[in-house]
Amino acid sequence: MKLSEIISVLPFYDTATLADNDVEINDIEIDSKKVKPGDLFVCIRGFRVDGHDFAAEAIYNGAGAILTERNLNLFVPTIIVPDTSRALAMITAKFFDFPSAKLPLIGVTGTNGKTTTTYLLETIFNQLQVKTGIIGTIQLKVGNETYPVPNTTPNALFLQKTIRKMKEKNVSVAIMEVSSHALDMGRVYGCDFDIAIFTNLTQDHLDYHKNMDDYLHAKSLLFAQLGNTYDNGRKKFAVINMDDPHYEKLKRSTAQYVIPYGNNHDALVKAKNIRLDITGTSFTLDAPIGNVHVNSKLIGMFNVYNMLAASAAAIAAGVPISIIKSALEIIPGVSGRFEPVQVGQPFATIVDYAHTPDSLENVLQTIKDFAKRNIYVVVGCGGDRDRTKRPLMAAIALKYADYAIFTSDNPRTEDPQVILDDMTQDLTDTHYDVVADRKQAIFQAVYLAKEDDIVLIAGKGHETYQQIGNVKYKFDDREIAKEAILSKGK
Ligand SMILES: CC(=O)N[C@H]1[C@@H](OP(=O)(O)OP(=O)(O)OC[C@H]2O[C@@H](n3ccc(=O)[nH]c3=O)[C@H](O)[C@@H]2O)O[C@H](CO)[C@@H](O)[C@@H]1O[C@H](C)C(=O)N[C@@H](C)C(=O)N[C@H](CCC(=O)O)C(=O)O
Ligand SMILES: Nc1ncnc2c1ncn2[C@@H]1O[C@H](COP(=O)(O)OP(=O)(O)OP(=O)(O)O)[C@@H](O)[C@H]1O
Ligand SMILES: N[C@H](CCC[C@H](N)C(=O)O)C(=O)O
Ligand SMILES: [Mg+2]
Repeated sequence: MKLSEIISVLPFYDTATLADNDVEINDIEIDSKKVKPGDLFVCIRGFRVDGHDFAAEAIYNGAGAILTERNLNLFVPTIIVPDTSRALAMITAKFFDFPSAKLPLIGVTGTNGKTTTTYLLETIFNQLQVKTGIIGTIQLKVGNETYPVPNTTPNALFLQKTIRKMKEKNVSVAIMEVSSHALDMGRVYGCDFDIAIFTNLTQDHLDYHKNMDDYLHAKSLLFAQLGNTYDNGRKKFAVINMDDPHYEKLKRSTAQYVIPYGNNHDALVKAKNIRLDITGTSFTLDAPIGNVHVNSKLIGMFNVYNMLAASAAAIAAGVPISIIKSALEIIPGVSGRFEPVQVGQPFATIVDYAHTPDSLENVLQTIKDFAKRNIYVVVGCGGDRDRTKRPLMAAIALKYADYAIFTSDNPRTEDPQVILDDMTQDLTDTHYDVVADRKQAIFQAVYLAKEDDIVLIAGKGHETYQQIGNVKYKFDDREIAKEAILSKGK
């Protein structure tokens, strides 16, 4: 595609050296190291480095043109825009021929429950024999093929390429998690969402967002964007949790039709006759298209909310309620979310991805409701992430558990002991131990557990690594828990 055609979607730009030098562009690239001859290199200001500093390298590697925020006086056609991140989203959408306009796209945002809701939706659409694609924390899925992802919500280039690939592979519905980082950085600007879902908002990411208002504002961008990207004539829906205190603000952020869900009797899609059990959950799904009774294998009230969110979105997409029921009944659970580790031991062991104060509280509350005896929790907090959640998570662990073992969860570039000190600094309760080595911590919890006790290993869920410094070491809570249980049995 000609450079002039690619940039035709940018309303204002300065063609520093374009003049008559319109060139053919083979691909778009944001990493100078990956540039191939004839690519358009887009300079992105990052958190570690500034892509503008790599423009010369990109040209050395063959870049045919560059998109920048300032004139770099390099001898290739140069387009100058005020914000290259936003421009990247627009030009990649154009370059890949607006893939999201051609494919129904569902976006899920909120602090907790995004991944779970996307997998519920996948199961619902698959019950209808509709091929789905998923972009999110665990992986990228195109039908049954899976690929690793760099982020929960990847950068605009990866995203547009991926949606295009989904379209080419006959995916009929794309479902993606939309993180607040992505919304704030404009990674999804250029995506035409048909349905936007909000799960909930509680504390997280205050290392990135200035305060909770800022965090909420980032989330609200998904709803502000709904229906504003392209006019393709499709109806748009905002599916919003009515029981969340931020409901009104989010509702006001969109001009599209709102489907409120929750326990509130004014909700359009709600759950009645809820029964929560350690083996599953049952409720009546009450919706404008009918009522059905659902017996789900998912555990905990928070999962009722996730099921309502997915059901409301599916209803908006025209899925019959009988299909929704059978999907909710069939799904065994989501990898690393309240996942039992059972190798014949007389106590329960659960691996869960709770890594925020609210999710930890939800999971522990759920466990407490069913616990016959002691609860042991193994939990840590991520390095280079929100420090203010650390003491809150430790206090929540001790509020519900009989004994906590605080440990490491991806310390990244921080000293693990500093993170543990942040967690434990305000504790007056002494029913805990600090064991920085996560494997040892899991072994200790498993060794302490007796018949009918419950061991919760929180924070890493599906993750298969422990990041220390900049190195990711192989580590899987589920494998380590199994190893600990088997070694105890000997
Ligand atoms: C803070 C943050 O979000 N950083 C993201 C950002 O990286 P960065 O700013 O460090 O990039 P950088 O390394 O400084 O590079 C800047 C630019 O220079 C370019 N460059 C760099 C080096 C070079 O030699 N040549 C070159 O051209 C890079 O390709 C890039 O375009 O851009 C990268 C590429 O898109 C992202 O992968 C990276 O996410 C990092 C890995 C991350 O951990 N992000 C987290 C905070 C995040 O986004 N999390 C949310 C999930 C939250 C949740 O679900 O709870 C998510 O959506 O994943
Ligand atoms: N609706 C919910 N409300 C509160 N907590 C939840 C909810 N759903 C799941 N959880 C808890 O949060 C954890 C993470 O769930 P999930 O992976 O679905 O969320 P997420 O929003 O995708 O998280 P992330 O931001 O890390 O991608 C679960 O393991 C569970 O402990
Ligand atoms: N999407 C979240 C995941 C956190 C998972 C937890 N294990 C950690 O490393 O803190 C983040 O990037 O903040
Ligand atoms: Mg997720």
